Amino acid sequence: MMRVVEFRQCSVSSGDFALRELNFHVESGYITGLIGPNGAGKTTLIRSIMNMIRPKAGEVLLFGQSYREHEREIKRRIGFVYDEDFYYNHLSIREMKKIIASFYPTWNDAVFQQHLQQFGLPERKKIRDLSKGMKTKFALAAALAHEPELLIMDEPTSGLDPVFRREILSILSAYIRDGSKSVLFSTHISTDLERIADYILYMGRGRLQFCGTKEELLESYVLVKGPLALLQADRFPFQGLRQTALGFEALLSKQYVSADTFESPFIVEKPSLDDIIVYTQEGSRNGPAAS
Ligand SMILES: Nc1ncnc2c1ncn2[C@@H]1O[C@H](COP(=O)(O)OP(=O)(O)OP(=O)(O)O)[C@@H](O)[C@H]1O
Repeated sequence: MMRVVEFRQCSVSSGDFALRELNFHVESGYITGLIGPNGAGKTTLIRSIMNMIRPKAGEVLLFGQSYREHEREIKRRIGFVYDEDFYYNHLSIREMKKIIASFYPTWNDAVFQQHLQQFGLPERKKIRDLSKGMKTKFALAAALAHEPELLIMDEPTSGLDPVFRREILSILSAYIRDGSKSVLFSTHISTDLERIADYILYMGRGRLQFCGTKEELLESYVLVKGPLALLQADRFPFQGLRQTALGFEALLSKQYVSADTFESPFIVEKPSLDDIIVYTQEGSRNGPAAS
């Protein structure tokens, strides 16, 4: 299996923020979701994948190649959907498209037109008259039109209504279907990832907390609930322990749990991605760090 993105012993910094010892790779042919709380470094990581930030140490490889020798070639194989505005607002979609298309020898105008139609975007419309959702759709249509092997997006679904979001997710799923394309995107909407991601990169506390399949992450913890009086906080390394009206609730690494560890009145549930983010972040404030 090809590694579309690989970080080897990388350190990157942006201002006084630093990510150190980044060692991970993204598999080709899948959707990888990048999650983590505000300020965790998701945008910093994406910018370093795009070579907009150069690593202080280590190596970043795209498609097994280094930006040092193959920048132009690598960039042509990536479709990038920005979170922020980077278009010329006074241009129409058609005019802006011409500029973008000129950068990509593989530009496929039929694909672009097909997405414009599907998204209901009129070519004559000025960029400044597009809503946020329409801008995202235009950016996605442009990114897909040069048929990139890797599509990278920084929070593409933020600020979009559920219908738009669902539509984008189904386009992404269709995009990777033939096994030769890959998608990497950051989001705070973890239900989107529960729906379509195969792999998860989880950033938090200034480092990469997890890189693996979504199932692996979801199955590495359980959510334990029970009466406060029976809480054995000293026996188990609970994370993000909280009291509710009904008792306590906390995340526990599955390695501490077997079939009969918690019997009634305890309840053991599968956590959601949100549970894992919220509880493991709290764990850092209240107690020992995650292993
Ligand atoms: N140019 C810069 N100068 C100073 N600090 C910076 C700079 N760029 C980023 N940072 C800091 O780096 C940290 C990580 O920011 P980053 O945007 O990568 O996080 P994020 O996970 O994308 O956050 P969010 O979910 O809020 O978008 C933040 O604390 C931010 O303030």
